[in-house]
Amino acid sequence: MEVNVPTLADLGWKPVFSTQVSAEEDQQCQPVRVMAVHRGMIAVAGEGLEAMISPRISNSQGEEDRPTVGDWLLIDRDSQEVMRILTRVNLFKRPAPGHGRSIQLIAANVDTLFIVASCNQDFSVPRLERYLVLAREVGVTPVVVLTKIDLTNDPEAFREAACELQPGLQVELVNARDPASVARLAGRCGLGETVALLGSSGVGKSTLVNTLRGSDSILTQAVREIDGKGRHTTTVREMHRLDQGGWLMDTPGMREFQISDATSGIAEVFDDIVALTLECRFTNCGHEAEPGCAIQAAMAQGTLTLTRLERWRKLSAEDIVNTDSLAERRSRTRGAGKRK
Ligand SMILES: Nc1nc2c(ncn2[C@@H]2O[C@H](COP(=O)(O)OP(=O)(O)OP(=O)(O)O)[C@@H](O)[C@H]2O)c(=O)[nH]1
Ligand SMILES: [Zn+2]
Repeated sequence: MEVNVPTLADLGWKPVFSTQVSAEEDQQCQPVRVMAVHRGMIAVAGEGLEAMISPRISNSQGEEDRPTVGDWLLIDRDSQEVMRILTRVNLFKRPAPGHGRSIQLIAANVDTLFIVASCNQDFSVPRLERYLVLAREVGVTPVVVLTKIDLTNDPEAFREAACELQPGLQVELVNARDPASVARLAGRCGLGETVALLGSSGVGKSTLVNTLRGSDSILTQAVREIDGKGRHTTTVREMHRLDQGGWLMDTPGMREFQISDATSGIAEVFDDIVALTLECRFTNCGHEAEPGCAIQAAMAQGTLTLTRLERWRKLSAEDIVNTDSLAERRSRTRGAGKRK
C-alpha cells in the first residue's frame, strides 16, 4: 500500500456504513476497506491498520458475498478474520469469462464515475448514453469528462451535446495532459472520495489517470513493478491514491465495463419510450407497423425521433445478449425493445 492512511474518513468511511455496525460488533470488530485484491489475499486498511489478510468469509452466502476492491469489511480485532461485508452502496460486476464462477466482481462503493470521451470525431452520443445507462444501473453518480479540448475550436458544442443527454448532468471540459485543466475534477477527487473511469480506447483515460495521480504515478510504479523476488507483482485489482486525497479504482475490468443486465437502467434513461410502449394497443407490439402503436404515433407527431428509438433498440438488444450470457439466467418479466 502506497500511503499510510490514518483515519476512516480518509479511506471513504461514510455514515451509510457506520449505521450498519451494531454496538456489539463495534466491540469485537473493526472496519477496514479492501485496498487491493491479490491472488488468495486481500490488502486492507483501517484505523491505524494495514494488513494482508485472507478474503475468506466462513458463512459466505452466494456469489457476491466475497470481498472486492472498495468493500468495507468488519474484521475480528484479534484474529483479523473477515466477519462480514458491509452492504455496498454500489457494485460493479460482470459475467465472468470462462468457467467456474459466473460473476466477476470488479469494484464496490464508487462515489463518482468519470465517463470519458474526447472532443473529436470519436465523440459519440449513443456511446455516452450507454455509459449513462450503466451508471444508473450500478447506482453511481456520473460525470462526463470531455478531453482534448486543446485540439478543437469549439469544445462548447461537445459540452452542449453531452448536457442534453440528462438533466442536471455534470459535464467537464479538460485537456487531460494539463494539471491546471484537470483540476476541474478536484471536487470529486478529495479526501475520502472514490472515483472510477470508463471510456473507449484513446480518449485519454491513462493520461487523465496520470495527471490525477500526479506525483504518485511515477513513484508507486517504481515500487510496484518488481516484488522482492525480482518478478513483476501480480496485483489483480487495486485502489490508487490521488493527488487530491481521494482514491481511484483503476482496473482493466473497470475500463472495459459494459452494460450487463441493465434493463432497469435503460428504462430510466429512456423512460419516455418505456411509457409509450405501455400505451401500445398490443402488449407484444413490435413498434413497426402494428395498429395502435404509440411509438409510431409519437414519431408521426415529431415528439420522438427515429435515432433515439434506434438507440433504445440497440441498447436493449445488447442488454439482452449480455444478460443471457450470464450462467444464472433470470426470467425477465418485461423486456424492453423489439420482441417477436
Ligand atoms: N492534446 C491532447 N492529447 C490528449 C489528451 N488526452 C489524451 N491525449 C493523447 O491521446 C492519446 C491517447 O491517450 P490515452 O490516455 O492513452 O488514452 P486511453 O483512453 O488511456 O486509451 P486506452 O489505453 O487505449 O484505453 C495519447 O497520445 C495522449 O497523450 C488531451 O486532452 N489533449
Ligand atoms: Zn408499439
